[in-house]
Amino acid sequence: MSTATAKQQGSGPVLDWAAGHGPVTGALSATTGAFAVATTGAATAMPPGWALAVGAAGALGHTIVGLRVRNAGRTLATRAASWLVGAGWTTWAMTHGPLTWAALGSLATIGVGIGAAARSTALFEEAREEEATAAAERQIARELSAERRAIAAEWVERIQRVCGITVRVLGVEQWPTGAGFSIDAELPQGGATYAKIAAESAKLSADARLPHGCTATASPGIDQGRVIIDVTTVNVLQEERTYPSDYGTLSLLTGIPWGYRTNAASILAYLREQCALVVGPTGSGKTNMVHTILAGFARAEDVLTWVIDLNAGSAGLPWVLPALNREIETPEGKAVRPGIDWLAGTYDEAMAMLETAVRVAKQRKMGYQDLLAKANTDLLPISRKIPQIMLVIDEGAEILASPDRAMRKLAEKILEVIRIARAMGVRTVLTALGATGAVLGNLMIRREAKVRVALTGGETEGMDLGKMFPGSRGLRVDQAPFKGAGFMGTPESPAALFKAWRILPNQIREITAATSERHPRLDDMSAKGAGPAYARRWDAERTAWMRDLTPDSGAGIESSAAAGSGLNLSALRSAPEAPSHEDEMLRRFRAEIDAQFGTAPEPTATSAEPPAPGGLNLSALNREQEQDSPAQRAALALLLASGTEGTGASAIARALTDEYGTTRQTVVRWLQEWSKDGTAVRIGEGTKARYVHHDNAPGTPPES
Ligand SMILES: Nc1ncnc2c1ncn2[C@@H]1O[C@H](COP(=O)(O)OP(=O)(O)OP(=O)(O)O)[C@@H](O)[C@H]1O
Repeated sequence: MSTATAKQQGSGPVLDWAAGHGPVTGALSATTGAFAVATTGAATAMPPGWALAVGAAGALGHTIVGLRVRNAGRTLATRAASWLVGAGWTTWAMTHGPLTWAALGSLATIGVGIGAAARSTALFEEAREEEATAAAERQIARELSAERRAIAAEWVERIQRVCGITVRVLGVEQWPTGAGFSIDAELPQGGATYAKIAAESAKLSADARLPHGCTATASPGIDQGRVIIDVTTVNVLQEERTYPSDYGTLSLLTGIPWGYRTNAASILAYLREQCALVVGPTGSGKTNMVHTILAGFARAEDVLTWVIDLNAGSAGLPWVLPALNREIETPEGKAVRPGIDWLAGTYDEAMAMLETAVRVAKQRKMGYQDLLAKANTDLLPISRKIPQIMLVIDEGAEILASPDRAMRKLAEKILEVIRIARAMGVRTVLTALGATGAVLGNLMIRREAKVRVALTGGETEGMDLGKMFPGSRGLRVDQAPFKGAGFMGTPESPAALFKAWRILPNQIREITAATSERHPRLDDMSAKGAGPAYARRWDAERTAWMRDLTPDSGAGIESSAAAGSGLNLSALRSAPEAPSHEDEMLRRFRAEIDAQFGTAPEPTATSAEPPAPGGLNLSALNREQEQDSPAQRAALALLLASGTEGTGASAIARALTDEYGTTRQTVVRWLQEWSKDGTAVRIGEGTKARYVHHDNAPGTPPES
């Protein structure tokens, strides 16, 4: 409200100048306001001079409000005039009495006159405002293009001075993120290449006085005579960005996002033919990066991820345990598949996995001859039906460099996979603590692993970016002094700054759940080659090591986060004599995998088993574990109690299922085992077959 209004409030009718008036209500406001003053004035015998004063105040009030809202000058004049006309009427009406027809009629006339004036003014104002907006836009465009022109001129001069090349700028595009701009320029004739500018990236950045973490990176333009120079002016690498919450389906063929560039755009890794090498010293955010990579693979519908981590499997465990422990399930309450397809945390398991990978590659090579011929390609067409196997080997580079004899064997296998399996859809992602000569000196790695990441996290030791990204001079470790940040280069995208998204345990669980149905199955042809080593990968004895972990070392993620978000490994440490939830989980998990792949012949593991209501089902556990189990002891007690009559698997299972969740198949297996070791004796045949405890046996020799 204006000062004029405030003044009026104390002494007379409230006139609201600030209220939004259209052409009609504006006139009404003026006329009714005037009428009100006239009637009030007459009733209170106000001297006519007051009305003139009110009119003047009204005019002044509107002018002030108008100025504040930047009305066109002409509108201001109309509004002020209407108040002055109204004031004139008020003066006349007060002297003659406002409630005469003449007075009212003349007031109406004035009102209509004001209304008409206001309407035409509104039209004019509208047009004028439109014109003003357009002019402002033109002005912004002019300023923008002036800014672009200034950028172009500045960079032509800079590139000339720093690189000795005179380019012609064809376009400057400001990024919508506001983090920088791209210059599209033509290289001069005479053999200049984009690489010459790319090599001077650091010098250009320094010359442009870019903030730390900002770069000027040159990449190939639309043809070889053009160059694109991306200049970042805001450091987005400094901030922590969490893994995008859209867990939509990805394909290996269209690229897997591994992080984002300085312009906040995602960077994709194309791994159909390439292997990858991720180097990051301790504390640089390497573990987090591995999880980001595993997240991308989990989201892909044509990738099966096999993880080797000899450091207690920590890289893969967060992708397995929540599923194994049944911490997460599908909305229908079904078990979810783990986010990775196989996890090797021991030397033997790693060896088995690598040998399997080699066998799969060989089997595919033989078995898919027809398919390759039909598709007229020597590259196996990877799809959901024939998935690619991505072997992620944490600290795999250290295995390659190890002088240890056993490790050398593993290293040979890793190199064999890399060497033979490209066409057949098995690729590797190796991580390394440092870009050692032993790794980058290896021809196979140099040739096959061109998707490269160097996480610097401010670490300068052992970071030879020149070796990691040959041909990309000018990359400096101190450009990315943030955890999870570093450089990434692929055959499609030259080495430049990037940052991995931060991924937390809750997101790993979310992704595991969201992608459970999406994971492909190993095609039959490959499964044939993979054999039992693959089919039995979730067997109790082979996953036993997962149960010997401590909560802190197991998760591979900060323990606080693990504790807070329920990555509870403590259950896994419970002694075999107190089998608990995880045993059941392991069983179901195994059953699920078996059901899906149909690869485990054991009669005990089937998907038909109903979920145990909080009880215990030991069917898939190995014998040592089962031996002391309360369920099995209870079964034995029932057998003994059945005397010479004996009992059957169904009866025992019925008695146990409520308390322990034990299924008939499990009891069948126990009975078979007890028959073998003489604890029980089978009597009768077919449907009459029963078992008696050997203490009650009628002298029949034990059956096998
Ligand atoms: N992309 C990222 N964005 C932000 N912060 C990150 C990122 N990656 C890692 N960090 C931070 O750095 C810390 C260490 O990360 P991480 O455990 O992945 O490192 P590391 O290199 O594997 O170290 P270590 O070998 O000691 O486990 C994390 O706890 C987190 O706080």
